[in-house]
Amino acid sequence: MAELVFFSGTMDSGKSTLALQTDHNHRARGRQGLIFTRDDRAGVARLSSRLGLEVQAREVDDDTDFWEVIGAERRQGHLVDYLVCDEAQFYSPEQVEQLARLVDENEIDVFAFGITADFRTRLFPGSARLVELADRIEVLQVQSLCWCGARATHNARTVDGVMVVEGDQVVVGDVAAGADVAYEVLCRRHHMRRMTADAARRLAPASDTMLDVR
Ligand SMILES: Nc1ncnc2c1ncn2[C@@H]1O[C@H](COP(=O)(O)OP(=O)(O)O)[C@@H](O)[C@H]1O
Ligand SMILES: Cc1cn([C@H]2C[C@H](O)[C@@H](COP(=O)(O)O)O2)c(=O)[nH]c1=O
Repeated sequence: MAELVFFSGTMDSGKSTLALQTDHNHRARGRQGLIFTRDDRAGVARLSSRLGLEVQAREVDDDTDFWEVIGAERRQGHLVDYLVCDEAQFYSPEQVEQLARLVDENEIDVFAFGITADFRTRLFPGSARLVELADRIEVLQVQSLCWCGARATHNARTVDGVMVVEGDQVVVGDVAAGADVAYEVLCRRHHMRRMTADAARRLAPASDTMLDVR
């Protein structure tokens, strides 16, 4: 039976890498799939992993109707066994419902990858619908880590190096420091305290005193 699976993790936890591996493994067994993404950091219609792999994908936008897109493929005689859907947090709830319908009515496996919550710890609408509808939710096994060494569970946004908790929900960006708007993964404790690595360093500059600010 086909499934809707939501692979969820913080930023930088290996979701896009797993998306590429999933596509590779299914394709290697002769299954026909389509790759979708939305607003990947690498640009329009790209699916990119920080491990260096990048492939062409179909860009999802507000007007994308998965039911229509896959229907058109099938009418042209193309088999569609599965969909790989990256950056699924940016999909609309209606688009997630279309994906669920493709699973149930067309027996197409849908593998969706995305972060659940934004920098304010609020669910993205698309992720909320995935949590509500998925047959399975898989948490990635590779742990992304907070600067304190604990498992990172939350995504922080920094503007000019300072953690913010207000702003637009969607701002495409990376975890690399230095950009005007950047992201950092943190454990809940340090997200709640707004304690990024940089803030901790400023509080306790010597590394042997890091324990004091944990
Ligand atoms: N130079 C590197 N060597 C080994 N692993 C790396 C390297 N750079 C990134 N990674 C791995 O890639 C992961 C990020 O993968 P990616 O698929 O881009 O994440 P996501 O899609 O969840 O944001 C990191 O958690 C890390 O495990
Ligand atoms: C937390 C958060 C993230 N984003 C953006 C930043 C990135 O472009 C993507 C996540 O990509 P990744 O492959 O999981 O690293 O989402 C955002 O727009 N708003 C946020 O609150």
